[in-house]
Formats: sequence, structure tokens, C-alpha cells
Amino acid sequence: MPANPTATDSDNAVEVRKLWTVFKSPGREQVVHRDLDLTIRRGEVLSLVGGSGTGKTVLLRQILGLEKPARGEVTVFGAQPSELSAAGAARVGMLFQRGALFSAFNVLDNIAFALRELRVLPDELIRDTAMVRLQMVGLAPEHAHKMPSDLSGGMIKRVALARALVMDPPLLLLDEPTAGLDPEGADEFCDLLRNLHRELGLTVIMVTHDLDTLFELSTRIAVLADQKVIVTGDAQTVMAHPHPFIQKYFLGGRGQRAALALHAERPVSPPEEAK
Ligand SMILES: Nc1ncnc2c1ncn2[C@@H]1O[C@H](COP(=O)(O)OP(=O)(O)OP(=O)(O)O)[C@@H](O)[C@H]1O
Repeated sequence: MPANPTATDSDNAVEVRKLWTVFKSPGREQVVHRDLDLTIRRGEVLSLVGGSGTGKTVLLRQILGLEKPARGEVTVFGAQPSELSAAGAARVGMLFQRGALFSAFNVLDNIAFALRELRVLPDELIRDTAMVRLQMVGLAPEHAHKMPSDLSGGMIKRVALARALVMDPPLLLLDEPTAGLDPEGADEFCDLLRNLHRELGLTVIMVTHDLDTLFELSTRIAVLADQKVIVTGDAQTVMAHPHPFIQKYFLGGRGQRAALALHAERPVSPPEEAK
């Protein structure tokens, strides 16, 4: 296994193999993941869906290296997340669900935070890089010196996204990216994410409960249930899976309405069992 994250030719951005997540508290052991396998290919937008408590956020945190699985292996561009050097860690950006900004820092300093922490770059370069990211997420330069308390919810999401992208990571993790936005704001944020995915050639892993966001952005969907990934595939493939969670989630009223917007004429392909 190469320690250097650039030293792999693999088409896979992330590989999760036989992963176990166990939380222990006095008198209780909770197994969240049991022998979970998942592969995320370079360039795709892979969405993780599953019922509450199935461990979607924990899995993102493990990919980011913030948590270590009880057993099994996670590799990100061929390296274990905990092995990624400071520069290597810049290979993964994360937009947290409650992606709160540092309230005492203005927009520019929030975006520039990780670059400043490196303590090697000149101030001018840090400023210019942060300004480019600000523009990249569709915010005008005059917002750079505003404080977080002066921003709308949609603007806060954009600044948090700019901060996640400041080190130019090839892998972006999104936890509920459109949560808390009104339908128009959610649509605009989806458009932004779709454009950035295309323009920057990003690999994206997203957790979302919002079916519109799911159908809008995903190139592939992975469903977590029964402590593992039970199926992966495109929307039609996944919806054809008989698991009760899938039938309820996708084929309830909301799911049907969102699915109607999807290529209705496309034939349903048989489910691809999770590898
Ligand atoms: N640090 C922790 N210590 C103990 N239990 C934890 C910890 N982190 C997560 N859990 C538990 O693990 C389970 C999975 O949590 P997680 O937040 O990943 O679920 P989720 O699928 O993202 O749920 P939701 O869709 O509701 O956000 C939950 O039962 C949660 O309480």
C-alpha cells in the first residue's frame, strides 16, 4: 500500500473494506457497521442514503480520518486517512452539516484558515487564493470582509464550501449540503455543486436526506441498511431493490414525485449488489 497518496494508479478514490464501527458504553455495545464494503471511483458523485443512525456521518468522518474504525480498512487515494501528511490531508475537503464558520473571523479569514495554519505561505498568496475561492462559490469580492453574522444561510453554505475547497482537494465530502436552505436556495446550491464537480474534476461523497438533491447530483447511490451497504447503482437500479427501507424511502409520495423528474422513459436495470 503506497504511503504517498499520489503514488497510486487506482481508479478508486476511496476503498472501504470489511469495516466495523462499534461504540461501547457501560453495559451496551452498538455495532453501527459490520463488514461494510464500499468503493468510490474517481470523478463520481456518490450519495450515501440510509435511515437515521445507520452511520452515514460516521463513515464520512472515517474517510476524513477523524474517526478510526474498530476493524477493517479505509483507504483514500491509496493511503489510510490517518497516514495522510498535512499536505496529503489537503486531498479531502469537507462541508459539515452544521458547517458553522468561525464567528470571530470575517469571510476571507474563514476561507483562508487552513492555508494560514500551514504557516509557510506568504500573506498575499493566502489572500489571493481565498479571494479566488470566494469567486468560485459565486460570491462577490465585497463579501470578503463581512462577518458570518451578516450572511444569509445560503451565503454561509457558500463560504463553508469555499473553505472546504481552499486547498484544492480532489475529494469533497458533503454532509447534508442543502439542509436548512429553502427550495430556491437548495436549487442554486445544487447548481453550484454540479458546476464545481464538473469544472474541478472532483470526486464527491454526499450524505443527503433530500431526494431532490439526491436525484439532482448523484452519479451513483449507495444505500446503508442492516449495518452495511446493501446496494449501489444509479437511481433506477437502487429503486428496484426490494429492501423495505428503499421501498418506503424512494417509493413513498415524496420519492415518487422526485423520481418523476428523472428520465421516466429509462428502463429499470437490475440491482447491482454491493461489492
Ligand atoms: N462518537 C460517538 N459515540 C457513540 N455513539 C456514536 C458516536 N458517533 C455516532 N454514534 C452513534 O452511531 C450511530 C450512527 O450515527 P451517524 O451520525 O453516523 O448516523 P447517520 O446515519 O448520519 O444518522 P442521521 O441520518 O440521523 O444523521 C448513531 O446511533 C449515533 O448515536
